[in-house]
Amino acid sequence: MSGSDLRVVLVGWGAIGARVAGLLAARASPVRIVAVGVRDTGAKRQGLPPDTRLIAGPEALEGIEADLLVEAAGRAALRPWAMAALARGWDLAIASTSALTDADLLADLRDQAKATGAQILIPPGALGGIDALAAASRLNMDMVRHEIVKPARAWAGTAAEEVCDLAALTAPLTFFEGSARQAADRFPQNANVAVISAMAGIGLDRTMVALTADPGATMNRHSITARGDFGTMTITLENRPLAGNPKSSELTALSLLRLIENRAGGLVI
Ligand SMILES: NC(=O)C1=CN([C@@H]2O[C@H](COP(=O)(O)OP(=O)(O)OC[C@H]3O[C@@H](n4cnc5c(N)ncnc54)[C@H](OP(=O)(O)O)[C@@H]3O)[C@@H](O)[C@H]2O)C=CC1
Ligand SMILES: O=C([O-])CC(=O)C(=O)O
Repeated sequence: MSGSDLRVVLVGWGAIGARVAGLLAARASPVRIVAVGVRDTGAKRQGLPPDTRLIAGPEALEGIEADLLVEAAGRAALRPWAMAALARGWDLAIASTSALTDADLLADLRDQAKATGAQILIPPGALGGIDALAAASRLNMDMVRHEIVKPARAWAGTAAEEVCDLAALTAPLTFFEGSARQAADRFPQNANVAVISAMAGIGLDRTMVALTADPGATMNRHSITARGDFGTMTITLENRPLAGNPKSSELTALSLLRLIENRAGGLVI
């Protein structure tokens, strides 16, 4: 560790947060996790970096100095932590992008960032090809369709259970088709990515999303198809689910790791 390390506050010590911190430590990245935000500081947390402060809410950021706050906690956690970080001029990276279907929240975050000069960063998360989609959307685009296929167990505890018996599925079932806004609002633990593809492309209401539970799948699959004046694109990823949460893909943690390391080093790739 050195005085020039990037100082990061990590909010959420779940599957993604703990994985990001573990990879940063294993790779000896020039990053210092100065605090970890959780809901309950009394609960036992394994693998915390040795010099980290465990804090229960944004009020406890008082006196902490950081460059970047990384949110990997949940939709409800975004507003309070994000506003506190941006108000301090810290950059903000968001994993729980489903929260951004709330136009008031997005406007508040942008206003706060503008006031202090901080940046709001939305990493591709479990997706790829977002650079191409975002570039393509500078010209007219006719359509973007995002298909998400996950093992049946990844939809447990979600609104998918209202429309099908996940345990009894013998073949893939597409249980939802609608806009990215509807997908992210109804499935905030599984369709944060719908907001990412929508924000990069043609927006929350024009981006079409299909959600499928596949009893034979072992990976989380994302397929994005887009057509516009730029041409066409199709990208498909088969993401390994994280051990700690089958709803979330390993690539999401790797995407946050990339963002953090890019800001910590001189080279951005
Ligand atoms: N952008 C993307 O591509 C993707 C985004 N995600 C999203 O990333 C987020 C993290 O995912 P994942 O790690 O898998 O989820 P987990 O459920 O494994 O972990 C979430 C953690 O956040 C903590 N938490 C919840 N609310 C708060 C709060 N208000 N303040 C501080 N900590 C809080 C929980 O703490 P506690 O111990 O108290 O329960 C838990 O440890 C989720 O919103 C998920 O939907 C997931 C996959 C892809
Ligand atoms: O990790 C993934 O594959 C996608 C995901 O859970 C989300 O967007 O919420």
